[in-house]
Amino acid sequence: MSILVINSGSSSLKIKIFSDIDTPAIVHGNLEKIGEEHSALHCQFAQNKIDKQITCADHREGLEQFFTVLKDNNALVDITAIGHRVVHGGEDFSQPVKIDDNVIATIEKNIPLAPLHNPANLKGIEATMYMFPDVPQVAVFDTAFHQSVPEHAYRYAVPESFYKEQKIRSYGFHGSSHQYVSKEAARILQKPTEQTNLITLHLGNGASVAAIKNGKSIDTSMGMTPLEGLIMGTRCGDIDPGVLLFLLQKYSHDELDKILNKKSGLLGLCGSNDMRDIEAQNTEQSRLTIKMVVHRIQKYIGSFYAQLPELDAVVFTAGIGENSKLIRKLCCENLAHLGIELCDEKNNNVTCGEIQSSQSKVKILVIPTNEEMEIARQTYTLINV
Ligand SMILES: Nc1ncnc2c1ncn2[C@@H]1O[C@H](COP(=O)(O)OP(=O)(O)O)[C@@H](O)[C@H]1O
Ligand SMILES: CC(=O)OP(=O)(O)O
Ligand SMILES: [Mg+2]
Repeated sequence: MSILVINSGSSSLKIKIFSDIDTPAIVHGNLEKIGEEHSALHCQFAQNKIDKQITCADHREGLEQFFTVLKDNNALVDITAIGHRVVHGGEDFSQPVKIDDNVIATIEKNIPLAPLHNPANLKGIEATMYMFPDVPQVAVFDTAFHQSVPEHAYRYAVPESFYKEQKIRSYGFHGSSHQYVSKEAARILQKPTEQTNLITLHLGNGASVAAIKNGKSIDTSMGMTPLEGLIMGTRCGDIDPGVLLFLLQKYSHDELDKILNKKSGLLGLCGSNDMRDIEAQNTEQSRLTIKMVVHRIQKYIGSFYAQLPELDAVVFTAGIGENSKLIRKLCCENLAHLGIELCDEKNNNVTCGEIQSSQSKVKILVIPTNEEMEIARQTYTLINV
């Protein structure tokens, strides 16, 4: 058995090949900073490692270069199934599905809801359909894990017909990541997943928080689109809708879309969408930006804590959550009255596991996400290879 998984994020492309659904990938590759002047491609094979700077304007070019490297290393032989991350499934998909023409058309229909993601996901699907016409392909949706969110949490207070006729509601994203780290957290805490209560912080270029009650998502910070919630690499997150009405007097719909999705967030405030750069800047503006980012995260921690009967752990994951000691420290600062207390030494040294102090009531965990393994598991279950 050999499952190829393709995960197109807003700024990155991750490819893994699994020979078993519960053991680490035998090939893993990551292409970062797509669309910037230099993109970094890393690929790890059993006997060989490739790290190189490339230029690639978009996800299609990125995929082409990736596949060349994989072919050159004989990694694309005997692929039995392919799993694709697809960001927006709307109300059309609450489970993984085998990809056919109808599924592709529905993913296309949902492009306006995830303009940074669904087109890139479709590029991946098109490329592998062409290369592997006889291999079964599965779409695993970011939105699926949040289908357990109750209606009072996913509805917006707009006229009823907007929901009934246009399905205007919150969907939530990063589902495979929140699901994967929830299961890992339960394993670390030695509790059954269905008895575990968590706040999972997926802090990557796109970022979202989820409240997990008894292993199920009951609320999440992203909404109808991946624009709501936290301050992100290039997205503004929560904003008074009145600001948009005000700006629409000056900017067209398309201009405003670009401003809020691609030119805001860390990039809009500090000129880079990469938290590493913001931390290194160490200017008044970068310090303000970090305070804004952390303030927003803490707002969600408080709000989601209030919805849980008790809290077993706060989980940090994705690019920033896994790597930024500073952001983890600041996010946990002044939360001792909520029973959340970080241990500085563990925070500085642990790359996977517990980082709370001995008196903290709530556990604090760093768990590297593995959306691809979750996608491989769901692909395997559906195809039963
Ligand atoms: N060492 C680090 N310190 C701070 N931030 C980091 C570090 N490494 C990665 N990041 C952040 O993680 C982001 C990428 O996260 P990732 O989850 O891979 O993104 P994507 O949303 O594209 O899947 C980068 O843009 C950067 O902001
Ligand atoms: C939904 C989303 O924001 O995904 P990513 O973080 O991969 O851009
Ligand atoms: Mg991602």
